Parts: sequence; structure tokens; C-alpha cells
Amino acid sequence: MSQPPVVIWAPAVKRLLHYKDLVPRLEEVLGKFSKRDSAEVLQPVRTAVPLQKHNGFMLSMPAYMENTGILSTKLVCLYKRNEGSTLPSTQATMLLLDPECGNMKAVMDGEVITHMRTAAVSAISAKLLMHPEAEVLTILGTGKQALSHYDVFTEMFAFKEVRVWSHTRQRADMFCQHVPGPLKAFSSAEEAVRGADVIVTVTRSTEPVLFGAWVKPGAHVSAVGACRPDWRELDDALMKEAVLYVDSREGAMAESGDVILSGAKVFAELGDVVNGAKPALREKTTVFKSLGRSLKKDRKPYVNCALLTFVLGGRNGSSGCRVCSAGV
Ligand SMILES: NC(=O)C1=CN([C@@H]2O[C@H](COP(=O)(O)OP(=O)(O)OC[C@H]3O[C@@H](n4cnc5c(N)ncnc54)[C@H](O)[C@@H]3O)[C@@H](O)[C@H]2O)C=CC1
Ligand SMILES: O=C([O-])C1=[NH+]CCC1
Repeated sequence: MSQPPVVIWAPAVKRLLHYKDLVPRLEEVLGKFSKRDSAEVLQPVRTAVPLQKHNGFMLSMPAYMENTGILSTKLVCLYKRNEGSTLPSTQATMLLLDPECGNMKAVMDGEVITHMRTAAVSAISAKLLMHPEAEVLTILGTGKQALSHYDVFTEMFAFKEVRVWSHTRQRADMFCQHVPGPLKAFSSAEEAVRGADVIVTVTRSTEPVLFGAWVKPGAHVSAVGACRPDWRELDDALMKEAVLYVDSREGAMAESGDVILSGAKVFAELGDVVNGAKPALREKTTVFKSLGRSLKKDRKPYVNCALLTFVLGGRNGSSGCRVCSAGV
């Protein structure tokens, strides 16, 4: 009989997961995914179950990496919240299974993982697609994703100016008070965006908050919100004018209102750029439309991946139910 799964909750995830480990691992996984080699990464488009009574969706995001023995799924609940609601808008849980036996090896908090993974992938898009001399970063939105994006973008790049806008000035001010470092709060999204080299959209809006007319030619946009087929964050002008990169072509065509409703054509997946199969057109205006992937980890104790090393009890076992037999 298998042992109960290891439970790793948010404080442990926070302590163990670091951008310096996560970013290179995600870059590698994005590249593997774009090769569409089923032994490397199998990740079908996620399913969404509407939670009508609660104004939300449950997204189920399974993934299998045969070559590295990872079988996992993330369950994400996503809600449209009224202004002033104190309930979270996104909650997530990660399950790690043994692909050979099918038993559950670990249950992990998925919220911190989602904040950090999403921000890390946006940072990869900026690393590949922004102008090398980018100086001004603008963040539209002041929630959980805004914070994780602020953290990784300021850790990885040296912006001279960071601007923040939210749909109320009070939220933008509060955000600026809570994070270290010089930030500037804006009351107008247009003013925050004009002249910016990199723009991150991390709002719960279902209507465009970023308009092509405001965006400096050659800027890079990482568009993270609007993850349903009828939700928007960017207007048609921007979607049509910019060169469009996505995390998954199938995902974008099934789930992104910005892509589907504007009729914009996908130029490449981020993984195609990582693989050298498509160019990074840094001199053009670029949009990376992020929708989210469930893969975060690898089974091998890549030493750097502290979380997984923890899950595996530091072992590199070759068969059987590793975690349950490790008795972590
Ligand atoms: N692409 C991806 O992989 C992922 C995308 N998301 C999406 O990113 C977005 C942000 O997520 P969180 O930061 O966790 O949410 P959050 O609830 O913590 O923050 C949302 C922010 O949007 C602002 N906002 C709400 N309604 C707005 C409106 N009508 N116009 C402008 N701003 C508005 C709020 O004031 C807040 O600053 C959500 O749409 C979420 O679904 C979340 C996780 C992963
Ligand atoms: O990847 C993810 O976790 C999510 N994408 C959209 C909302 C949550």
C-alpha cells in the first residue's frame, strides 16, 4: 500500500522556490513543449468547468513528461470578484503522481507556484523580446501577479523607472507603499504606458485596459490577464500591430479573448524562440500572450530545484513510488 502524499504548503513553497532556479527550468520546459515531442512534454489544452453559482471556473491542467517521469496536474479556481471583495480571485493546488503506479506523491500549494511561475515566464518573454536598452517598466494591475512580476522583473533587469497603475489610484498608491524600491503610481493608464519600454498587464479586467495608440513602437508587452475566450485586456489595434508570441498556440486559439476576438495571427511560441526555430523580433512591438502552463518542475534533483529535491527527499531513485518510499 502506498504511503500518504507529502504535503507542501505555501510557506514551504515560498522558502524553497527561487526565481534563479525557476527561470532556467521554465525556459528549458518551454523549449521542450514547442518541439511537440510526446516523450518530452504532453500537455493538452486545459479544461474549464464553470462554477456558475460562484462566478468562477475550475481549470484542470494535466501534464506528463515521460522522459523525466513527471506526472502532475494543477487545479486552478478562477473567480470574477466584485470590487471590494476580500476573497481571492485565484486559488490553485498542484498534485504530483507517480506515473508508474498512479499513486499521489505530493500535494502542493499552487498559489505561490502560480504567482512565481507566471511571473517567471513573463520575465523570460522580456529577456527574449524586449529592447536590450529598455529603461521603463509599466505594470497595469496591483494584485498578486503584479507583485510577483515586480519581484522577478526587478531581480532580473535594471529598469531605471517602474510605473504602476490600477483602476483606482488608492490601489496603485498602496502597492507602491508595500514594495521596496522607487515606484511611481499613476491615475491614468495612458500616462503610465506612454514611453514605456516594457508593459505588463496583470488585471482582472474583461475589457481592454491597454490600447495600441499609447504603446511606444518597439515596446514589449507581457499580457497575463484575460484568460477566457471572451475576456480582453488589449485592444484590436495593439493585437494586430504587434508581433504575437504565445506560450501555447492551441491554448491561445482556445482560450485567449485577445487573440480570438481580434483575429491576430500567432507568430511563434516562446519555446520556438528558445529553440532557435523562430526569431525574437526585438526591434518590433511585441506581445507575449500568457495563458499559463502547469509544468513547473522536474523529477531529477537538478540540485537547483530545491522544491523537488525536497519532495524527493534528496534521492534520485530509479523506480517505484519514490516519494512515498522516501518517507519525507
Ligand atoms: N497567464 C497566466 O498564466 C495567469 C493569469 N492570471 C490572471 O492574471 C490576472 C491577475 O491575477 P492576480 O494578480 O492573481 O489577481 P488579483 O485579484 O490579485 O489582482 C487583480 C488586479 O486587477 C485589478 N482589477 C480588477 N478589475 C479591474 C478592471 N476592471 N480594470 C482594471 N483593473 C482591474 C485589481 O484592482 C487588482 O489590482 C487575472 O486575470 C488572472 O486570471 C493568473 C494566474 C496565471
Ligand atoms: O496558469 C494558471 O494557473 C492560470 N492561468 C489563468 C488563470 C490561472
